[in-house]
Amino acid sequence: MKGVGPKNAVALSKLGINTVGELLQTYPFRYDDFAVRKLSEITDQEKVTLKGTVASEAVLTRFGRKKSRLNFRLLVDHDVVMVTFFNQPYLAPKIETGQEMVIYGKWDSKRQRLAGMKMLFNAGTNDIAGVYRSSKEIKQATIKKIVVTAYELYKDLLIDIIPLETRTKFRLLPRQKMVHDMHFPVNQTSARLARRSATFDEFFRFQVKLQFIRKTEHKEQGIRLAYNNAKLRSFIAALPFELTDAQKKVINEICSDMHHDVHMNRLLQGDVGSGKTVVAAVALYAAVTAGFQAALMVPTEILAQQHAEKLDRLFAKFDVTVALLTSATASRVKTRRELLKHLNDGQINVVVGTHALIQDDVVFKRLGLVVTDEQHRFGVNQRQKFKQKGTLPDVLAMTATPIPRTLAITMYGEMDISTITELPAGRQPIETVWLREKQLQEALLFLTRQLELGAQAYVISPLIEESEMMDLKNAEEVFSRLAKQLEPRYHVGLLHGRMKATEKNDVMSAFKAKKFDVLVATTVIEVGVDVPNATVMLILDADRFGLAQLHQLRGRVGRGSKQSYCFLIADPKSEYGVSRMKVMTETNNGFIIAQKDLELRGQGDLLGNKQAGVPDFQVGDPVADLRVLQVAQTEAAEIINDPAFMQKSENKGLLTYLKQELAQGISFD
Ligand SMILES: Nc1ncnc2c1ncn2[C@@H]1O[C@H](COP(=O)(O)OP(=O)(O)OP(=O)(O)O)[C@@H](O)[C@H]1O
Repeated sequence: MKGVGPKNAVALSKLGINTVGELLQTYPFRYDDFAVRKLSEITDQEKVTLKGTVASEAVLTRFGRKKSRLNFRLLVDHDVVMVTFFNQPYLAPKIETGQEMVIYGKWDSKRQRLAGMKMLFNAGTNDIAGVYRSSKEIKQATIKKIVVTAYELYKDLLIDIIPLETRTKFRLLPRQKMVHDMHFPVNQTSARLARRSATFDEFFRFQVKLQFIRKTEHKEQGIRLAYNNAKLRSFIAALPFELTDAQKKVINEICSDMHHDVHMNRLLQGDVGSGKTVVAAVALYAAVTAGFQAALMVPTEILAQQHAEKLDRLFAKFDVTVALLTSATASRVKTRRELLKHLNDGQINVVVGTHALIQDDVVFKRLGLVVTDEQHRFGVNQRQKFKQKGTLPDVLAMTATPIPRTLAITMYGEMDISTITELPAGRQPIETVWLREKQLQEALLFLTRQLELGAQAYVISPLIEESEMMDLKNAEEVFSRLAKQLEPRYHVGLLHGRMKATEKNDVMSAFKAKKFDVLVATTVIEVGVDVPNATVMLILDADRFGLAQLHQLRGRVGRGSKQSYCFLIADPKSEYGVSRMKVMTETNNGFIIAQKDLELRGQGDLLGNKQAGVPDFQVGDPVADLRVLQVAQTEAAEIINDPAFMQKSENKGLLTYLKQELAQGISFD
């Protein structure tokens, strides 16, 4: 684009802006209000614009080379106000007694002083001005200039996506006007109206994409997996335990989907330890009995290894070949080549793996089902990948991070939801205790007594998010302190994110085989690890973790019939931290915790926090604007499901939009 050289292009790209379209859709994150205000109506520390006459000479005082202060008096109506500009000495010559000036700054009512931020020589036509996210490489003013040019040059390409009828019904602005007013609103009211439309617009676009994919996938090569019922029954009968009613119910839902020739796209929710893995195993087996291959994708190597071992055991007597494909496998070229060959010729029935599974050279003979663990890490994009490989397998996504039902339905509008609502019988609720740091020894004493009784324990070292190195240092420190205290009587192991995958697996296997009594770990242990003999979980600096994460960590214990304990060691510095500790001690129920999590967290937090498993929006907030999201969903459904959808001329813009998006590969993550 004119006015964007290579340097600016790179800088914009780092801000996630690669096209003119993206630029025009990257709205200001806040607006400065330049409407001239009256002294009588403004409050202390408010950012305001004042207009007055300069009533004294400007006095410039310098402190050292870089710092300075510029003072002068301004007569605003009949009051005299002191104006101070810091570190803008170049403004001094522009200030002349008797001259009229408009100044934007922060008001200090006690001292009757305005800390000047900006001098507005001509008040301009707009009362408010957008502020964009900028960076070291590209300044605010530059971005603004580029946006103005882009709008002028390309505004005619902003075609309406939302059909006129819907726009009229909800009094939404035409797209061009909406984009204009998001960037250059004349006042607060026009900014508010533009935001209202932009929120709807964003949710609507999200929903039409979801629903369009759903509709086409439903129609497209949905596979009918005619599984063998008798075989399935004998597999379930051979399990080492009786399935819970909840497990049976979700298995029925899944099997019924698989049996139909519509495309299955189902989310399986279940609290930590509720037995999702077994349900997955049944589904995988069903696919195999129908003559298809099946894949299980998980987020970490440890989990891949763990699940592969578990499935190997479960399938041992059932003539199912299980293989493991991770980046660790990739390092052994020959093994990998062999493995790919057998995926291709169909000798491997079930493959367990990480992201390595979606690489281009992984080709299946006849893939019928993909099960993913932790839905939010394998989004729609991954599904598209499989589609691009030429097969559209049925998809079952498992998650232990429940989100409230209303939100789940609207966010994953394209998915059906199954929920495991009970834990296996005989589970005792985990006893959770919150202790202050000075009480750490008490917790360790308790832990030691449990070790004496033959139990195993996890100790989670404090999380340092900013620095992996510090994180590791912490874990090592905790490890050596504990080792000193407990060895030689008990053995202590260490597990952290910087270890190689094979090392991690070795440590986990050793812990499972009870070669260690205590495992010191960073949060790599968070999801899915299953060692039923471990009954004590001790989390250091617990207030550094979010609720969902704490619940996941705690879920590593209480996985057998023995009484389990969780110690949260924390001296929280905020009320929010205290509330989190309290929630954890009050309930073991992941659904309640998820609900509390949403209530406690500010809206800003929620979007920043990937844990919540909710896609990111720019303008709208799926929690605060849930109503709008629901309306957008209903409207989108009505439009997309209209049999004449493709033919209607009022849907032209929407169709163009969908074609563009689908051609680019869809991304909502
Ligand atoms: N119906 C059941 N009765 C008894 N034990 C069960 C039952 N179902 C599963 N289990 C056992 O409970 C433990 C937890 O099951 P699983 O690992 O499948 O849970 P999960 O839902 O995947 O948990 P997470 O989300 O924490 O990974 C396992 O040791 C499993 O063998």
